[in-house]
Amino acid sequence: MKITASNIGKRYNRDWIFKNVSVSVENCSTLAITGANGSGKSTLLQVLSSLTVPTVGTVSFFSGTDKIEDSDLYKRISYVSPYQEIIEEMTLAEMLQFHQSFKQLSIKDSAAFAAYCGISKGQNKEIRNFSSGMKQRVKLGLALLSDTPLLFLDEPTSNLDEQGSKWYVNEVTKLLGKKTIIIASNIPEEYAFAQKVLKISDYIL
Ligand SMILES: Nc1ncnc2c1ncn2[C@@H]1O[C@H](COP(=O)(O)OP(=O)(O)OP(=O)(O)O)[C@@H](O)[C@H]1O
Repeated sequence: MKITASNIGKRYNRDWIFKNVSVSVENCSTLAITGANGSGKSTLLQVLSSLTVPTVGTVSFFSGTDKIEDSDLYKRISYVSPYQEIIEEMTLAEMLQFHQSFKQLSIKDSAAFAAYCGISKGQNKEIRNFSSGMKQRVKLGLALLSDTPLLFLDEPTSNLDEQGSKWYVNEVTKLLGKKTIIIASNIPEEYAFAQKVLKISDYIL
């Protein structure tokens, strides 16, 4: 899928976070949004995924030449961010079953999913008892393995150790050219493979 943003800007109260962003993310390409803490990366990611509306400008989504309406978008999007909640009362098996009532996963079995994410030890606990790194691996696993053409990643290696960060790079690299991917990050290793880099500082007035 292709994403086109035309002259978008976002203001909270009186403060413009960014202005005049026009960017096109081609089908199955990868864009990185970079910038310092508080510069507006997450906000731009939210706007480009239609999670948040822009104050000005428009964001459009296309599958081939067909424009996709907002009401049809949720099933085409996977989104991972540090502020995203997962349902802590569920076990991993329950979580996978619940997730698949919305989106299909290429690995359905919970033991195989846990092995994929590198969390085989402790997989039968409730998610609330997972460590922060285990939770992040579950969030990433759900997004990377879902049958969605759009993948949005906000600080994808948050809470991951070195091995986890390598796992993320390895797995996301396998999806290059297969999904449209946007990554908000200020860690070069998280987005080194992106074809296009948007520096948010170029759009702050
Ligand atoms: N709902 C909101 N209401 C008011 N201000 C907000 C809101 N959401 C974000 N902001 C402000 O927008 C600015 C950009 O925040 P954002 O989270 O997009 O930055 P970021 O570049 O992702 O930062 P970090 O690298 O620290 O995660 C910050 O000044 C933040 O306080």
